[in-house]
Amino acid sequence: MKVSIIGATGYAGVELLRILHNHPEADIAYLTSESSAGKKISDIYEHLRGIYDQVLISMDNIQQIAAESDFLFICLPHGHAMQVGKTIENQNTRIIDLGADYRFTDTAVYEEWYRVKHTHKNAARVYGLAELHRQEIKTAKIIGNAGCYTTASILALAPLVREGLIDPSTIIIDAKSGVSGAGRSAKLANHFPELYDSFKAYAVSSHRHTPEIEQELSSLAGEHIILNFTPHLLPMSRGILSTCYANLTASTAYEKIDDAFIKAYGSEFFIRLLGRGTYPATKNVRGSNFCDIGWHIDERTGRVIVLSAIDNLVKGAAGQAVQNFNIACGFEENTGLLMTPIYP
Ligand SMILES: NC(=O)C1=CN([C@@H]2O[C@H](COP(=O)(O)OP(=O)(O)OC[C@H]3O[C@@H](n4cnc5c(N)ncnc54)[C@H](OP(=O)(O)O)[C@@H]3O)[C@@H](O)[C@H]2O)C=CC1
Ligand SMILES: CC(=O)N[C@@H](CCC(=O)OP(=O)(O)O)C(=O)O
Repeated sequence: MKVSIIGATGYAGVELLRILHNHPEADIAYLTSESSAGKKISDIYEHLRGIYDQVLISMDNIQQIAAESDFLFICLPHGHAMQVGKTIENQNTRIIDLGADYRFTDTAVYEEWYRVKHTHKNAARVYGLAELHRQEIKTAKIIGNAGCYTTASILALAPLVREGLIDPSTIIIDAKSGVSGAGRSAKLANHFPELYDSFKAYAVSSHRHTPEIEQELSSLAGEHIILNFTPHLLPMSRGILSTCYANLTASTAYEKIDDAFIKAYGSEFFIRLLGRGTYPATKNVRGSNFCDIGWHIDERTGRVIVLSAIDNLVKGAAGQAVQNFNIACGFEENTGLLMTPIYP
């Protein structure tokens, strides 16, 4: 398959390059950058010297790039992918967008939370979380790859919501991310003295991943769910830990919780169930496409606490995109994704 990475100079794009380089079925056609067109990718990321010295091009001629690619992986800030999608809508090239433009079934929700007008409203698309939407991903032309916090949080809660084991109106998600989640461009909050040796919440009750989690859990519950989601910035480069709380419904026997996770994920390659009383750590998934999930039932409060860990750049972005690519092409789902976590 010929694939091009649109926005190859960002953290998500360069992680995709790392994975696709080892993918036996993918050949890189083009890598794009607007600010560094004409330079080699290895001029920007020196660790790639001698491995990947391909010259970056602008996406000015996106139709030509698409004509020579079976898939475009779009790694641009939100608002751009829908313009690309619209421009090439009459071409056969399939799109995997790592941003948010194609994640929402109701584009009015996107417009409300992202404060951007949606310019490709009628495009058929699927939410790119393989463990929930594998069937539709197989044939979709446009895949809206799931977000990073959302992947960790939805995977943690989906089995319990689907089986009606928790009261969805009581869900609280407390999530923490490494700073690569904010992308490569300089921002004051990510400046070393601001970040190092400190820990803080941001976008409390207003983070744009809230409606994405609500969308997917609502569809499983068959009712509209609203929930609390609070993200935090951690002084580390990669990793997300999501701690999710909810009240058990009155009749829930504790074994049903264990059974729900096994039923949902027992045969999922990329989900490692740690079980009751064992808790995930970002270090155990770093650099890999795994999502580790552990849980605890608090008999005193009648609540379940589910914890999940992913690498935001892999299962939260580039690895998930390649997992979706594999499904869309009919390859083994873990092709190119068999890397072990980097420890320590
Ligand atoms: N970082 C993460 O953990 C995750 C990121 N994502 C999503 O992936 C996408 C990329 O994120 P990330 O790699 O972190 O971001 P970065 O800021 O690291 O990279 C952004 C990329 O977009 C390009 N770009 C920026 N502005 C424009 C523009 N106006 N027109 C065209 N290209 C532009 C940059 O290219 P250049 O400057 O070279 O022109 C660069 O290649 C985003 O939508 C993000 O939400 C999703 C999940 C996780
Ligand atoms: C730490 C940090 O800043 N994280 C980003 C979310 C990561 C991201 O890129 O968002 P998507 O997964 O939706 O693409 C944020 O809070 O905006």
